[in-house]
Order: sequence, then structure tokens, then C-alpha cells
Amino acid sequence: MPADAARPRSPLAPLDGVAPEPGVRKPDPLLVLDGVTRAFGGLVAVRVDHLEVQRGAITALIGPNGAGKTTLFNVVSGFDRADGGRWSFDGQPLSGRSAHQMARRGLVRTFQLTRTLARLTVLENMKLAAVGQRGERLLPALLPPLWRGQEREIERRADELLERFQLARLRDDYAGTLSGGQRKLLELARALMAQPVMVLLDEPMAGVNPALTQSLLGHITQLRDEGLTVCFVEHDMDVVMGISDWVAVMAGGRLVAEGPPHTIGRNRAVVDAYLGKQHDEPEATGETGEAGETRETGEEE
Ligand SMILES: Nc1ncnc2c1ncn2[C@@H]1O[C@H](COP(=O)(O)OP(=O)(O)OP(=O)(O)O)[C@@H](O)[C@H]1O
Repeated sequence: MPADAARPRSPLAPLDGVAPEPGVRKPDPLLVLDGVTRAFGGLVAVRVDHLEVQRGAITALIGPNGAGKTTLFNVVSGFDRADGGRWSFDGQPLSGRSAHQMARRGLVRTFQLTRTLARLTVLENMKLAAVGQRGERLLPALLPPLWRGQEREIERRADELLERFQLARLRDDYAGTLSGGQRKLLELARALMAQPVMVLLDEPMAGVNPALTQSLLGHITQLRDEGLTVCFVEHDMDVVMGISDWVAVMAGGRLVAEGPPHTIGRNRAVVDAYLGKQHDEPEATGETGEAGETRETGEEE
């Protein structure tokens, strides 16, 4: 069980002064990736040379469609295999571990399309998340009394989380009757059943109405303030700017930029990633100023 899950956030801003450069070293990285690659046939979906995720921070992972964000989440969380590279979590080399093993170490992910089971109740979904993520299936057979104690503890934790996420009144409803937004809340609550140190959230706000988006944002920042490390994929830039401590940008499988949220919009590599490099080609190919200088591309403004 990760002991530091409820570690209070340092009042210092540890990312202040970290250079906004792709692959930059962080003062206290929890997750460190090196040379991670994943290809599908001829398409290299991910090729990240180096990425560090700062402990206790909210990091947004952004990039255009098909940039490789979900694939990177899948690989690191053990839901997919990498073709190459390695990564460590909390100083432990964990490349190639299964999703169960990663969850036991404290790294849990949620999915773009929620994975709640429609024909189970909200509470059953929560309990299953604890069992499934922690790989405790053998316990009931081997040690019934101990298991009953654990089950009570799991239910207590589930009820606590359902209360926190305003889902308590839906506890005994089938998950299939929940709205899209409520399912997103349940997905986040389920992830927390494993008492993770870090959560990877894949588009946690997608398809959620504005009121519920605000509620989810509040929950995510509260998790960070309680010491959890959060990395999330998001397309809505208002959300990214609103809650991120740091932003990492992918394009074509690569990490093309990193930095504090306010620097990202001004970064040329990010503009290129979203608009396509050709957006400034007319200026770059032969258009000269009075002094005869050709404007260069690819630089940060
Ligand atoms: N299982 C798969 N088989 C074949 N190609 C895949 C598979 N999964 C992803 N890809 C391809 O890999 C590339 C990266 O996809 P990925 O879903 O990781 O991007 P993304 O940045 O998460 O995109 P989005 O923001 O649209 O979700 C895309 O070209 C995608 O079509």
C-alpha cells in the first residue's frame, strides 16, 4: 500500500525555474521514461526519448489527434506493451509490468470511454475496482475470515469515495443508468479504490456538462493538494490552463514541448504541432525582409 498517498503538498512551487524544454529534468520525478517506443505495423505511434513527471504536480499531456497520448498511457500503465525503452516509477524500474502490477505499485489509469459495468451497481463497480486492481482474488478461497474483514474495509472506502464524489445516493443503482458525467465521476472514484500514488486520466472531462466539469476540476486539484500525482490527457485548453502545473506536448509520437501552462501557447513547436508545419511556409520559403533576411521556422517565439 503506498504510504505517501496522503502526503500534504509542499508549499514551495518545485517546478519554478525548470526550463521549458522537452525532456527537461525535474527536481523530484515520480515517473521517468526513456526511449519508449510503440509501433502498430509501420506506424510509430510513440517514440518518447525522455520524459519526467514531477511528483505531486498536475501534468497535462496534450497534442493533436493521433499524437500518441493514449498509446503512451496504455504502455506505461501496463495495458499495452512497448516495443522498446524503459521507465521507472518512484525509483523502481517497472518497464513491461502488467496493469495489476503497476496498480499495486500505485500507478492507476482511467479510460476515455469509461469502463464501468452497466449491469453491476455503483457500489459493486467500486468493490470490483479494489479487487481487480490489487489482484486479491485468491484471498476469499484461502482465508475467509480475513477476506470478510477486508471486504468490510473495501466497502467502507467505497462509501467514503462515493460520498466525496456525490454518488452516494446512486450507490445501489445500476451503473448503466448513470449519465455520462456521473460515469466519469465513478471512473475517477474507481481509480482511487486502489489508493494510488499517481493517476493517469484519459480525457476525464470529455463529454461532461460545464457544471460537472467544474466539479471534476475541483476533485482533481483536491487530489493534487492531498499529495497525489496527476497526469491527464485533455483537448480543452481552458481546462489545461486552469488546473495544470505543467504541460507536456506530443506530436507524431514524440514529446515536442514542455513547460508551465502560460508558456505553451507561445511555443513554436506547439503551434506547428496543432496547425501543421506548413502554416508558416510562405514566409519561410523565400520571403525576405528589406535587409534580405529569411525568417526562420521552428524556433520558440
Ligand atoms: N491498436 C492500434 N492499432 C493500430 N493503430 C493504432 C492503435 N492504437 C493507436 N493507433 C494509432 O496510433 C496513433 C496514436 O494514437 P493515440 O490514440 O495514441 O493518439 P492520441 O494522441 O491519444 O489521439 P486522440 O487525442 O485522438 O485520442 C494513431 O495514428 C492511431 O491511429
